Amino acid sequence: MAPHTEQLTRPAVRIRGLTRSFEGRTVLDGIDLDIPAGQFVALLGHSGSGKSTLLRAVAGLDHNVTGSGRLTAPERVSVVFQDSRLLPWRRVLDNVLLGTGGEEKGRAALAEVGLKGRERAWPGELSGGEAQRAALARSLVREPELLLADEPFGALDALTRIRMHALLRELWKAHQPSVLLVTHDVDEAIVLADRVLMLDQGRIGLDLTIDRPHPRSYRDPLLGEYRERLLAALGVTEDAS
Ligand SMILES: Nc1ncnc2c1ncn2[C@@H]1O[C@H](COP(=O)(O)OP(=O)(O)OP(=O)(O)O)[C@@H](O)[C@H]1O
Repeated sequence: MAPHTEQLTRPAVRIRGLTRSFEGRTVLDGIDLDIPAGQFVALLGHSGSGKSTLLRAVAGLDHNVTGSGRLTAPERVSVVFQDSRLLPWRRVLDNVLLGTGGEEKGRAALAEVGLKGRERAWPGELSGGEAQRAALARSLVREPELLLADEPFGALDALTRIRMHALLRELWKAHQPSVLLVTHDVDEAIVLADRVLMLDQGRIGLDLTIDRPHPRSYRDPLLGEYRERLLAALGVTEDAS
């Protein structure tokens, strides 16, 4: 078996019967999900459908919640959010290195995300896109087996977002973590992910494999078929007239 195929047979995330409720309202209603090691998964769903709740559960960030179920995740997990969460009083390289050693690794990670030369900048001197690049470098330096990303490009302009898509895919190819990317954006999901999940009424309503080679173009007509299926599942119908 080729090493990559072998890697894909070992689940990195295993979720069984996961439930979460807030104030008596069930948000996750018995989720079962396996994410194989190295798989790039996007999670779509209406606002309030529970995407972040699921991500927080996998990240182990949901202390004191009401819920049940079994969940296993790798030891090395990195999380990236919509805002970079860089500490403003530390320079970019120090932010990347927080809690880890190895300055060389930090410099290499910054070079990988296109921020070579900005090591001594303050976070306040970075653009939104640069700050997200720094956040990705900070996540990479920990060599995560699983990267959890909650709308990481949601606050960026369209062009920067497209550049960040290419960067994230390159980083995934180089490091091969499993990825769970929460997004509102159907196009982002189908261009980046190899599998797209739709959260609906507390469950995985749709589990779609996107069987197209990378790099993908937004204009690929075959991606259009996936787009329509996902938009229909979200209840969005396109008026052709
Ligand atoms: N800590 C909390 N306390 C109370 N309610 C919560 C809490 N966390 C989430 N919820 C509720 O659970 C539901 C799901 O929230 P969640 O943030 O997971 O949805 P989402 O799909 O990520 O939404 P969005 O796309 O708008 O970010 C929402 O109704 C939210 O108000």
